[in-house]
Amino acid sequence: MSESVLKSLSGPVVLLGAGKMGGAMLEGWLKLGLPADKAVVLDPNIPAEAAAALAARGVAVNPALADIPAPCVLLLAVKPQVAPDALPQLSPLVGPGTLVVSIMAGRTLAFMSGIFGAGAAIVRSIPNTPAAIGRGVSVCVPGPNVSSAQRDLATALLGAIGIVEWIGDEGLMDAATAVSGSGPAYAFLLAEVMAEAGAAAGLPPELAARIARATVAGAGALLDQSDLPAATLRQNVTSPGGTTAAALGVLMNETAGFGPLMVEAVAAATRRGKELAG
Ligand SMILES: NC(=O)C1=CN([C@@H]2O[C@H](COP(=O)(O)OP(=O)(O)OC[C@H]3O[C@@H](n4cnc5c(N)ncnc54)[C@H](OP(=O)(O)O)[C@@H]3O)[C@@H](O)[C@H]2O)C=CC1
Ligand SMILES: O=C(O)[C@@H]1CCC=N1
Repeated sequence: MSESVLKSLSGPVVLLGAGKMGGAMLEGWLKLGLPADKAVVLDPNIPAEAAAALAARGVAVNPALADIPAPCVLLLAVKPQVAPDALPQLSPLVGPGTLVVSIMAGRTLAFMSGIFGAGAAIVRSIPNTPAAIGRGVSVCVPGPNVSSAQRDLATALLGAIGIVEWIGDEGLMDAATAVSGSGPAYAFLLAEVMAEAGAAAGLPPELAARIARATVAGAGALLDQSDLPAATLRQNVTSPGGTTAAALGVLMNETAGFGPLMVEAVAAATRRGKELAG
């Protein structure tokens, strides 16, 4: 489904902001068959080398706005803080056939329809960086003017980089951002602190880093491939009276363990999302 939708778009997909997320998404679309001449990148700060590489593949990089045909999709992938300056100039591009997809943390549907008009079809979504290897998670909420064909289109675009979850309540987006949008950072931090703890326990630091990284990656792959709940996979490691039980006694402490700490971390990220709403 994704491939045929991406190959038969009537107008271009315009990407505003070709950074880490926007760039990963563009690669996913091109891989899945979006014709390069249907992709337009707008990013005044794109490094010259990256711009040349995209142009060589047929992607239009920073054309004059007046030269861009009516877009099928306008993907907003700039930082939320630059949105008030960067978005209004794009308003003339947004016509009745344009789906606006935002991946900006915090920025609300109301903020975007304030710029693109109350009739604009807008999807607010939050992807994550495993998108770079096609293993992203995107949580999306549709605005009121999004047709079912446009919802399919958004599913195809975001499905090109991983799984897509739709929600109906925009009020949940900041919490979703705190879990799946920011979540990869928590997993990477786990690899970092396990390596540091291994070094503190006497392992050569480079060996500690290697085995910590491979362990987090392997556990993630097992979680992915197994049908068992995470709790069962954890229990399968935990021999009664053994080493894991000793560690989990610390990590699962009811007041100072991972659980309450993660609740605090997700609450902090959720609060920040609300602040970024502007
Ligand atoms: N990184 C992540 O894990 C996730 C990010 N997001 C969201 O994605 C968006 C982008 O994040 P991320 O990719 O990490 O950030 P990046 O900074 O990597 O990407 C943003 C890009 O936009 C460029 N830019 C700055 N100003 C403009 C402008 N006026 N017009 C066009 N492009 C401009 C930036 O250039 P320069 O850097 O030189 O300023 C940069 O290349 C954010 O809104 C973020 O909330 C959502 C989910 C996950
Ligand atoms: O840190 C951020 O604000 C963005 C949104 C989710 C992941 N990165």
